[in-house]
Amino acid sequence: MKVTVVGAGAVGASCAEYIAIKDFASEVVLLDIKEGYAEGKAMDLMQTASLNGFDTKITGSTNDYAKTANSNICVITSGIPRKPGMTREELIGINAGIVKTVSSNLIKHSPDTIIIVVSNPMDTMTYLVHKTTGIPKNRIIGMGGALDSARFKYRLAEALGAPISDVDGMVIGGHSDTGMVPLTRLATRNSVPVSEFISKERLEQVLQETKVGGATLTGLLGTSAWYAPGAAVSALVQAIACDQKKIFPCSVLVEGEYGLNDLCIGAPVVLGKNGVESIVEINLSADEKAQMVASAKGVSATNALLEL
Ligand SMILES: NC(=O)C1=CN([C@@H]2O[C@H](COP(=O)(O)OP(=O)(O)OC[C@H]3O[C@@H](n4cnc5c(N)ncnc54)[C@H](O)[C@@H]3O)[C@@H](O)[C@H]2O)C=CC1
Ligand SMILES: O=C([O-])CC(=O)C(=O)O
Repeated sequence: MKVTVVGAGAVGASCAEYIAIKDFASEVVLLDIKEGYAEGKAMDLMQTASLNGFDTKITGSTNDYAKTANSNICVITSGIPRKPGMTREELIGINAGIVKTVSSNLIKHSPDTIIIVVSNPMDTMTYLVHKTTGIPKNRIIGMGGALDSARFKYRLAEALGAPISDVDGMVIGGHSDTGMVPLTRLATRNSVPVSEFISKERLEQVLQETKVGGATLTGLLGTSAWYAPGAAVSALVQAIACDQKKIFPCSVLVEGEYGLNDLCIGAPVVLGKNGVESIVEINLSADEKAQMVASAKGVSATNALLEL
């Protein structure tokens, strides 16, 4: 199993590190445009192998896509992150050009690859990859919901005073400060609805904290987060590489699912060796449906800014 990660910055390196530590891939290629940067990160990570006990071989490449040839999975993290006070959507101007060039180069050397898009605004960047590469929709996956759901579980556990492993919950919809749809109605503590433990008001607070999870960290760090994003990407890569058939909310092309068309947006999907094995349509309440429609409107408005 060969995995390429484009962008050896904060998220790309964290993602490569988690993939290596989980030790399911034979090879990870890190690629960056900055001279020597990916090679340096790869060497540093390889020097953790004997300490962390993995055999995954990590190599670096300065923009030489020949080194990525025949990758089974390619992750795109190249592009600029936001600064405090910015929205993810404001990154479109620079990141669209980067994602378009990178995805085209990847496909040239790995025509059968599955692409995981991370660069922001992620739903729109995922749509851009659809529009410009023409590869089948099951092989293009945007990472956002897996991260947002991890943050949701963190906030739920905090509110419940419970261990995170006791909590389950999912966030669908667009990966934006206003577009996320945390499914509080379906969240549970050890299969008991969380509403049995905490008030409606506290649950509403959890929902709001979840939606601005990325912005909160950006405010604290001065740039956006990388540990949880890297871990979320590695979980998707592992589900595909190991054909786990696990459900994750991912940004996928919807063609009628949830009553939506012609955009990529977060929905629960089964991930396996073919990438998106299926989109899972859960029964949403009228309010959740309305939130999905509003979220889709926001994503489509950003998509309209693309020069396709
Ligand atoms: N979807 C999600 O949940 C998340 C998305 N992000 C997004 O991921 C992206 C990366 O974030 P960070 O790693 O923090 O940024 P970073 O600045 O640390 O790393 C980005 C890397 O991309 C490289 N790069 C730029 N243009 C390139 C090109 N044409 N080819 C190859 N490499 C290129 C840069 O040299 C840099 O090393 C941002 O757009 C950020 O908003 C970050 C966290 C979560
Ligand atoms: O907040 C950002 O800009 C980066 C990101 O998507 C996240 O951490 O959720």
